[in-house]
Amino acid sequence: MGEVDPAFIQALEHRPKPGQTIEAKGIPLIDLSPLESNSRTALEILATEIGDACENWGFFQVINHGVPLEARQKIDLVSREFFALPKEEKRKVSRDEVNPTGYYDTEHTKNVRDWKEVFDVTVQVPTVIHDPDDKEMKEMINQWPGNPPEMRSACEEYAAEMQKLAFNLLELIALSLGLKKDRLNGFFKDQTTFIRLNYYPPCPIPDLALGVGRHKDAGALTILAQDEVGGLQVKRKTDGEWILVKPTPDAYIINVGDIIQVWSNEKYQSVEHRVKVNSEKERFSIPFFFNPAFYTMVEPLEELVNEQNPSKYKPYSWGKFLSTRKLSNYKKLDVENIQIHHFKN
Ligand SMILES: O=C(O)CCC(=O)C(=O)O
Ligand SMILES: [Fe+2]
Repeated sequence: MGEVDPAFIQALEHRPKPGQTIEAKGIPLIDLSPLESNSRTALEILATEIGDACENWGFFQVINHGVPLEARQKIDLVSREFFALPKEEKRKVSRDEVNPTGYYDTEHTKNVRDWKEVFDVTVQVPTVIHDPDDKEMKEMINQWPGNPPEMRSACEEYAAEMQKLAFNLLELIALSLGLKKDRLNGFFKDQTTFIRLNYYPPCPIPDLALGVGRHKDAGALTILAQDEVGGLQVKRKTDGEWILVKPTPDAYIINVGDIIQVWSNEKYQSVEHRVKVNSEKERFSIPFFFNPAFYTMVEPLEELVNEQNPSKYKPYSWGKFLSTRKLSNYKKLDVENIQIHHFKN
């Protein structure tokens, strides 16, 4: 292990168990083809299926999702080409404290360094983030590398496809909560969504480090494309075991983030997950983090709270949350970064 930076070493209780491969047969696989039909009944059945998956797992996979395979193949290819470049090349588009988009290889999750490199791209141009306690508004501008030249078109095409899928899922989730189909759409008018290209190089200490440490996604909804290598593990709600999400060709993995947990007043919970690394194979994944506008005050939806089920959270500013997180992920801190449980009633 000699040359490995100790910053990567997980505490004993958070290390992946060597050789453990519980596969998630239980993670629901949902066929989205009813979206194409005009049948209300078919849509209602689908919404119920999605609601059950959100409630029982917080994670599911979708097939027949309508995203053309070519869009996925194109972004996958540029991602592989980009990460194969020498570090000096990649660092030309490094993210910094002013602009959090671009390339980065020192992300920490819960203050332990992740065994990965990332490239972040925002979807709305420009994406504005603002902490209401700060005077200035921050505009995030994407940094496009000269190489590969198709990086920009591949990301933009993929973003447009993800957008359609994300709104379809959001509407199904609204229906599943007994709300009007478009109840949540308005929150995404000036969205702070971003796409992340993740690259996990082969790791000489796969039993001590993680590609991404255990965490919950802070946004509303994540749509993840993973390659055939596998490594994503989800903490099963029933018993807390770490379950491997088996790669399924052309499927997307969907998970509920903290914002949906709050909106639904915890009917749907954001579930912990992490990424195991591999000593032989490199792995690529592409999450699309579907996030609302910075000016959203996140709180349980009024339709879902009443005397029997009082609101479990105080309202919090998504812009403030996001600005604080972006800053704390940038550095290793000695304290826990901002979490939704800080807003619990
Ligand atoms: O690479 C993966 O499978 C998941 C990555 C992830 O959880 C994240 O980037 O938030
Ligand atoms: Fe995640």
